[in-house]
Amino acid sequence: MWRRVTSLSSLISSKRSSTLNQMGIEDLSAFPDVTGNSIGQNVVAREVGKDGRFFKGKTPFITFVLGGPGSGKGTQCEKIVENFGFTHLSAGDLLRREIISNTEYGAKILDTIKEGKIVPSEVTVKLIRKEMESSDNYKFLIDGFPRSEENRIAFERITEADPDIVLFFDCPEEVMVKRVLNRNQGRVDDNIDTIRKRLKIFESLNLPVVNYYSKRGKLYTINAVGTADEIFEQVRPVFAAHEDHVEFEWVQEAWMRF
Ligand SMILES: Nc1ncnc2c1ncn2[C@@H]1O[C@H](COP(=O)(O)OP(=O)(O)O)[C@@H](O)[C@H]1O
Ligand SMILES: Nc1ccn([C@@H]2O[C@H](COP(=O)(O)OP(=O)(O)O)[C@@H](O)[C@H]2O)c(=O)n1
Ligand SMILES: [Mg+2]
Repeated sequence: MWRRVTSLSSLISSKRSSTLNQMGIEDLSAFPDVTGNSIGQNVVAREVGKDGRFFKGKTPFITFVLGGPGSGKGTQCEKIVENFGFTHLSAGDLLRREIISNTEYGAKILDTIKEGKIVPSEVTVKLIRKEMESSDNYKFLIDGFPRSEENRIAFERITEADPDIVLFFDCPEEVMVKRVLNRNQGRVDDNIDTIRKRLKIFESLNLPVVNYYSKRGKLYTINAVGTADEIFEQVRPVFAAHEDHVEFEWVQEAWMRF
């Protein structure tokens, strides 16, 4: 059963261990009560299946896309969308959209991103969940998430869902730095100071997430060096192998509902 969440602040404990702050996770008390804003609204109780994976009566196929800044996550996601019909949800884009929309905590998100830190998981997860709920698709690429164990655990708790597969774009730091500095999208965090901070946070927080999914047999590590097309040739078979299975599950469910 989806839990009804009336206030984000009830989920966000203001008591955070100092370890989380040291790891670069912004103190949640920095984010005011967001009841009634775009995240607080639109959260409704829903039935989920026994395995917790039903979403509006359909089973989503969820792919988490991991990798450091500039490892090519967004670029490869575009190709997966074109070739396999997924909906691309970039956690960073959703957060940047909140900044532009000028909500009361947009400024806090901006500060966090400028510092290269991680936005409180509840905020990010609810943005992702809202997009999933309003989508007609059932195949999702969740790009740049989870960036930490805290992100991962919050997703499980709030959506009661698990990823089906996890891609990890493994890229040397010098390549990532070069790509980010050449990205040219006017991002506030694409400068050498913020990149250094982001890489530090990535190094300390990403490995436990990778290990977690590796142990569960869900991890696909992709060598992220090479041209975008060369890299996609490693990605393609991962989705091709799952495609029949995904389509079959979907048809089976639709048939059962009919
Ligand atoms: N394989 C590649 N070789 C060279 N440049 C790339 C490659 N993949 C992506 N890029 C470029 O590097 C920058 C970062 O890529 P992006 O997909 O935004 O990475 P991420 O989402 O992981 O930060 C972009 O300017 C993109 O065009
Ligand atoms: N799960 C996430 C994803 C992004 N973010 C924030 O958003 C920034 C940009 O994320 P992004 O995924 O767009 O960055 P890239 O890896 O694409 O360069 C991160 O450095 C974090 O500050 C976050 O806090 N939590
Ligand atoms: Mg990106």
